[in-house]
Amino acid sequence: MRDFDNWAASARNQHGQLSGLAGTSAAGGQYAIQLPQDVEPPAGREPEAAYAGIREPIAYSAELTGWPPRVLTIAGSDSGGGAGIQADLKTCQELGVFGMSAITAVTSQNSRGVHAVYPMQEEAVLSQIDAVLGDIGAHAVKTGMLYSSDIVKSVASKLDAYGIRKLVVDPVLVAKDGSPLFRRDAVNALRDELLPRALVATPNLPEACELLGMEESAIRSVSDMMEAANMLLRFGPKYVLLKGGHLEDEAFRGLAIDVLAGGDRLAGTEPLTLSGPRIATRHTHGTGCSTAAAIAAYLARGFEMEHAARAAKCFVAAAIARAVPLGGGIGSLWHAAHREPAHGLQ
Ligand SMILES: Nc1ncnc2c1ncn2[C@@H]1O[C@H](COP(=O)(O)OP(=O)(O)OP(=O)(O)O)[C@@H](O)[C@H]1O
Ligand SMILES: Cc1ncc(CO)c(N)n1
Repeated sequence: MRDFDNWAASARNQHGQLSGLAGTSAAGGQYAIQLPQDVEPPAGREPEAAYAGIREPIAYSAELTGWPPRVLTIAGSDSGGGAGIQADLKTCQELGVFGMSAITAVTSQNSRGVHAVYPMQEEAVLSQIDAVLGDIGAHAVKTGMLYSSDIVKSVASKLDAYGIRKLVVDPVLVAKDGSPLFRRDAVNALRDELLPRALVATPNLPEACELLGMEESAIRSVSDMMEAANMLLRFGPKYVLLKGGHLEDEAFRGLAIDVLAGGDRLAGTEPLTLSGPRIATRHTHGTGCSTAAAIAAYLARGFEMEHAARAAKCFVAAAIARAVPLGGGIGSLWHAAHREPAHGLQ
């Protein structure tokens, strides 16, 4: 449990007391989870100014004011309610952020898999973005399932037009059951058009391999993850959060490890590992979408990247621990779990 101890210690140093909960992980080790509400706003801010970071408008809108923080998610709809737009909006609401959406595709999906994908016309996607950013404005934007290279390219230039700086790109390619959520031509467009504009890209391991042109299971260890995260930085995002939900590294059994690379503070240093207990459940539908949405929500509230990534991991860990086993396949996260005094982890 050495790595998790480091994580817990660093969380303690950064935020003071770790007043979350303690328990025993799937591998039998001791752990504590830090509750998201224990996360303080960045140092130097008064308690009532927890949202201070959003006072400077970062997306063009004549009417953009500071409160409430707003996030636009540009993603696919999941009829089953666990991933995509539905996960993003639930996450935003739970984290005190006003969520808005531009739907790129409607999927007929449930816990067992994806039955059908109905992509929206490019024009319809752009019109939703214009409606939101031209009037309400957003402090951060998150992209998820964009489906085709046409949608990727036109979304990228639309975000340029609005001067979006806090852009979280979740390069969604496949659903948990392996069903494709993209047309093959979208991969190059994601890499060449969207990643260079991202403040942070949040691929999972198969998505990282696809973007890097590597064979699907090429990333097998935490050191492979570090190398891959650094390689992904070359495509232009300021940060890469490589999510390790799919990692099968015997040396880190019992832990769920992500790697954060990039940014000024991390430049020239090894990427950071963010690790927590691996919760023994198969009900993890929507973990990736919820992680990226939580990062966008915390960024909209003015958190720095490392702080946002750590807080998002805590929020998602609680939601996994209380996942709802609905349907006959892979159940979904319970986004309200972070409000409960104990997340069912004990
Ligand atoms: N069983 C688990 N226990 C604890 N944390 C987990 C578990 N599975 C995934 N995570 C964490 O959840 C976050 C999302 O990672 P993951 O790699 O599962 O994303 P994803 O594959 O994109 O998810 P999805 O495709 O379902 O949206 C990461 O922070 C990861 O470490
Ligand atoms: C719509 C949608 N977006 C993303 C994912 C990835 O989990 C999914 N399953 N469905």
